[in-house]
Amino acid sequence: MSLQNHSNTIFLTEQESERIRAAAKNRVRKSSEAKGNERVPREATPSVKEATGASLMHDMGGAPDPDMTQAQGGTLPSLPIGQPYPPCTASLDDLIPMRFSDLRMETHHIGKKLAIKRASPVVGLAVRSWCMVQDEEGKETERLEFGLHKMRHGDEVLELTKLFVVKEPYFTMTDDGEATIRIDHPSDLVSLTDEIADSEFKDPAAAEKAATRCKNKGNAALKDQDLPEAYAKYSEGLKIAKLQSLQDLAKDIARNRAYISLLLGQMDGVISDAKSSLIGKNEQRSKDLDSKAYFRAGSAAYSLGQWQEAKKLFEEQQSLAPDDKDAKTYLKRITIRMREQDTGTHNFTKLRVNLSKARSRVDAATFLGPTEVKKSVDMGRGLFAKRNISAGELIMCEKAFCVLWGHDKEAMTAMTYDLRDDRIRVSPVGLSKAIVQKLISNPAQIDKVLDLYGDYQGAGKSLSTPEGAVVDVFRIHDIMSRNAFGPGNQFGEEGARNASTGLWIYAAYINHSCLPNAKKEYIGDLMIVRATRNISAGEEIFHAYDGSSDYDTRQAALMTTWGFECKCALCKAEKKDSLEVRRKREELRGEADTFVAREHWANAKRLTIVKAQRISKGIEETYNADRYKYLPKMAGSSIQEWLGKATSRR
Ligand SMILES: C[S@@+](CC[C@H](N)C(=O)[O-])C[C@H]1O[C@@H](n2cnc3c(N)ncnc32)[C@H](O)[C@@H]1O
Repeated sequence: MSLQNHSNTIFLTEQESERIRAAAKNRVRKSSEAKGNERVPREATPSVKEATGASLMHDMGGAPDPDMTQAQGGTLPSLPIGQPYPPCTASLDDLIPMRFSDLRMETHHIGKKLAIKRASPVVGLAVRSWCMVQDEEGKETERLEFGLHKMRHGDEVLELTKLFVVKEPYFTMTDDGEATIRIDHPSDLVSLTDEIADSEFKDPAAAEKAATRCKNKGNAALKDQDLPEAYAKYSEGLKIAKLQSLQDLAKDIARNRAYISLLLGQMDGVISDAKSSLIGKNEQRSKDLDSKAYFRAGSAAYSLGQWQEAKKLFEEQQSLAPDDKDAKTYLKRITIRMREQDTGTHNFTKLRVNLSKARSRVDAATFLGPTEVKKSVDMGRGLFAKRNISAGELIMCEKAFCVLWGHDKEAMTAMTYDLRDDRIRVSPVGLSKAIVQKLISNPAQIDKVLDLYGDYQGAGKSLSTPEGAVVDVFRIHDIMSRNAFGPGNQFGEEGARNASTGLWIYAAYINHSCLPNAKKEYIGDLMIVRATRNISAGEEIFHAYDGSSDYDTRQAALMTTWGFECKCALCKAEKKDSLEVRRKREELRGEADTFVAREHWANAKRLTIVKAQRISKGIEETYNADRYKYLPKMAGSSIQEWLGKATSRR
């Protein structure tokens, strides 16, 4: 991804880069040497004590995080990547139980499951958490590490004091050579409900009691603002109520769970729960409850940008509660959103004025404009104009699927070392984590994201199990790397370690050109793409991923971040320039930029103008007249502009 704010550059010293590379390669070598070895049993007491001590130290801020690296620009985590493995796609029931003693080093135990319970506090580091876990009887102890991501409801997975099952456990090593069970995909860790005995599922009267108990516990958890717990309790209750066809109770619980899902941002779940809670009777109580359900479902559809669906749901709500002012307001907003979606007639000025750090996500619709995604020559897919577009015209605008501002606490930049191409990159891993979280919460969105380009293809399709949606975190990381953009430092606070980043799914199909015909700008989380010159019907739309005027800097950025060598006309011409010419041009460009920053054109004396003309001429001479006949001479643009203003004033 490219960040807008280039002053946020982070550098690692050569030594630090080497240390990161060596640690990752060493771990890979040691773990592959140990592949297949039997697990060495751990002593429970010292292991648990060690984890408890580490957790205490960490909470007091006294323990160094082994993943942190010192970079020029700040301290930030480093993270090895590039050894992807697929998430488990088998259902829990189809997996065969295994014991701790069956674990083999550097092995994915395909087709197996391991029941665990947490035996120590969690040490929550920047890019991973770890703790000690035991088998159900507490006889065996092992280390368990959870990488970067969280569970379905956004809770720190290991903080829960429940029983878990690890699906197809991966037993490997830490950088220090310590054995550990490692979980990367959130769906590979399933939390078990341990409260309900089998008999309670089978006997109708007992089931009703158990489901009501769960509902009450859910209500109590909601009162305490413990949303994940409330969700879990309602889910348990709902499962029992449905199994025993306790319809009224199931509807009650589903309605309550829809509310929790709304608060948790699980919009798909809100709509399905709210719809399944509908009673549909003509009495007032039924109408009141159904109007509540329609309102919840309508709000969720609105936040997903499903305007037609939202309209339908709020109209149903209005037929049951015609005086509800909030629903009327929603319906008015939906009318505006639908118009924006169809015509692109957004009030950008108003959106900009209403923007603030607290309201950084704008209330606006995505407008796809006169564009379509088609196959592009040598660049995969690209975005194309369906009709002629005039210079300055709005091509499209899109609300971010997911955005993290520098001020969001989840914003996190890490140095990733990719074992596949031996490159160290600055990567907004916080965004990858947020995308995974959003997809787990809203599985209907998974396919759209998986359609985007990424190096690692995984299973190549979306996956799910009876326990819920499956999101391959390695795939999302690679998709994020090749498709995310930086909306710039709109609200301050952005620094090297917390760059603002986001994913705009439709705009992600736009390819790069150093001679673009479109440019992007942002209002909050709305990306706006405008034509910078006339574009003909059928022409591909391009924007510049990297705007560096220096050929080498630009090519290096495009290769490191986006994985391609640009072969546009400008790059082809510049590639033919000798290194000496390119260096001379850069030197003069630097001189021009310093000159422009120092001398204001409005006060320019004749001698100053002569100096500017001399620099401009020097730059001009570095360009071969034939090769650059129809190409912009980018290095001279700032001094040319300065000269234009200064001479027109005289
Ligand atoms: C944001 S995606 C653009 C859409 C992508 N072409 C697709 O098929 O989904 C970025 C990726 O597109 C490809 N790409 C974009 N511009 C390119 C260019 N000028 N030359 C070669 N590949 C390009 C690269 O693989 C890059 O990592």
